[in-house]
Amino acid sequence: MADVRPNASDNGTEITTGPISGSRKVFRGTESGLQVPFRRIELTNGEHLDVYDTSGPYTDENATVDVHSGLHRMRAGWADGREHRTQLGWAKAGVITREMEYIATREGMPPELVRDEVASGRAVIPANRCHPESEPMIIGKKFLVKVNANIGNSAVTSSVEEEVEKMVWATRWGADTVMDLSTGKRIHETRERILRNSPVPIGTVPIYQALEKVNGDPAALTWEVYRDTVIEQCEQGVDYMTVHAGVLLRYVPLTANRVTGIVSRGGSIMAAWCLAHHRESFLYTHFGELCEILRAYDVTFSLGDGLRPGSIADANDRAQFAELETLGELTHIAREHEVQVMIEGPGHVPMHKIAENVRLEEELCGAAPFYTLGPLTTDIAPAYDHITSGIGAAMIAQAGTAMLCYVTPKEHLGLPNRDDVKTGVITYKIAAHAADLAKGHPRAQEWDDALSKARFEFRWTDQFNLALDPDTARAFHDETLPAEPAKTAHFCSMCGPKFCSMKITQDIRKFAEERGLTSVEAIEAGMQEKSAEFAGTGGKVYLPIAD
Ligand SMILES: C[C@H]1O[C@@H](n2cnc3c(N)ncnc32)[C@H](O)[C@@H]1O
Ligand SMILES: Cc1ncc(COP(=O)(O)O)c(N)n1
Ligand code: MET
Ligand code: SF4
Ligand SMILES: [Zn+2]
Repeated sequence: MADVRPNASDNGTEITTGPISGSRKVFRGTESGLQVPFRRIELTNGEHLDVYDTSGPYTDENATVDVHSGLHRMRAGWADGREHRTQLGWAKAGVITREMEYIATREGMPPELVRDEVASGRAVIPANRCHPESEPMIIGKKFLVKVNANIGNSAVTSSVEEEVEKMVWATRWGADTVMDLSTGKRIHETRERILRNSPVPIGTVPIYQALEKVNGDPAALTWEVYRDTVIEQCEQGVDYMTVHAGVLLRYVPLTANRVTGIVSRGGSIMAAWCLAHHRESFLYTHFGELCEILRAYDVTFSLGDGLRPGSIADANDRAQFAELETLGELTHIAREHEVQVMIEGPGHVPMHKIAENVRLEEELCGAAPFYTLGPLTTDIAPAYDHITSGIGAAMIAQAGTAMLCYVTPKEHLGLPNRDDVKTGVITYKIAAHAADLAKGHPRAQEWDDALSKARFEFRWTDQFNLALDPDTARAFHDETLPAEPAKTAHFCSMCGPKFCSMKITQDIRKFAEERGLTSVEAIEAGMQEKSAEFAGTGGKVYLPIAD
């Protein structure tokens, strides 16, 4: 088993490094020689499986990581000698950028398809040129479904070091992007440490820090404070920003009779500002200027759903869909500025109302990638909302959502810790992969088939190592059968040796093979044997018990 080497930081919080059990990092070269990482799972039968790898150098045995100096600035210089343009701008000009080339290898798709999806706005590549540490990735419905993990401190709890470790931990288990939603102390410094050490794109909600700058009073916010905060974050390297520009003054009354009102933080802040001044949102009135700022850095818009439903009762109501219409209008404005856009979605939605969300989003927002929070499919299970929302996430991803924002077991109850982050990420990797399978992604099933085969052949170590969470899979097995010989045993403690159905199946196949029969013939041969036996006993169904 691979060792996990803790890398101590200032205050003793450890940064997790070392390969995931049973795998190692390998690189595949692109046409122009870019090195794209994969996680290679080595199997005991001599085969191996390479899977998508979000974890950066932290899982590379041959890399040294120092959280004080930050990650290697891989993309520094990639845009040298070129005029500043966004990925959307290049794609529309017919140019395949290095980011697109890298992504094509990463996704196993043709570079021209990557370019075309970006050009049409159906996919985005969040890659601020001030975040050269990040490994290029794409968000779009034709590609693998992605997962975002939310982290960040609050006024109540957490430190910079803990948040950096949450980022490393989330990407270790497969988070494709991370949002720093800090609202507590040292917001700038926390984000700086996360950015310099993150191999994945980082998203933020700038209005949170702007509110902090005006001491938490929404009415005191101004366009100028907001604009300067956005520029500060662009300079730091934030790759995508949630902007709740669809919360219009006239939509606020539509939430009056809701069961849970406005549950979006950004949405509630903007609604409070609009009402306090009885003016249209400055995010809406200054949207063009905002586009110009984001364009200069190639920061992607994540148009926020400030009026998303926060309960089953409020799903798909007028407030929610009125805002979505405005997000559609803003999408087209951003695209005219060649700024990339994705659209944030709900929230809390019962299963029968999920598909309508995707249909409307695609229709109103020019098929911009949809990025949804779950949705939670019922409100009755606080402490299990990774599951209530994992169900909705799988469904909405199958319907075409490109990125799923995880929900952890702590949702509605408190700030998630490191363990909650892992539970949230693994839950959402399941939803995302289940959707990849359902959508017929050409290579998704390889992984399932490799695991199924290992399971049927009782290659226990391979079954663990192929798992999304190898450590937990192994620990669960070993709880009852820890001895080494059990790693090749033809049963586990669920059914035991005599009732293991897969073992019995293998016996059937062996029986057939020994007689040179196909399985169906074997069953018939077996039945004939049995019926001869039956006839031999005088055709009685119940036999007298011998004494
Ligand atoms: C919009 C989503 O963001 C989550 N959220 C808000 N702040 C944080 C944080 N600091 N850490 C993790 N998740 C957060 C909410 O719980 C909601 O699910
Ligand atoms: C998918 C997703 N992630 C994050 C947020 C921001 O949070 P909030 O809207 O509460 O400010 C959001 N609206 N949607
Ligand atoms: N649970 C809320 C939602 O559904 C978010 C709470 S923290 C802003 O969006
Ligand atoms: S999660 Fe907690 S702090 Fe956030 S909106 Fe809900 S009750 Fe308020
Ligand atoms: Zn909620």
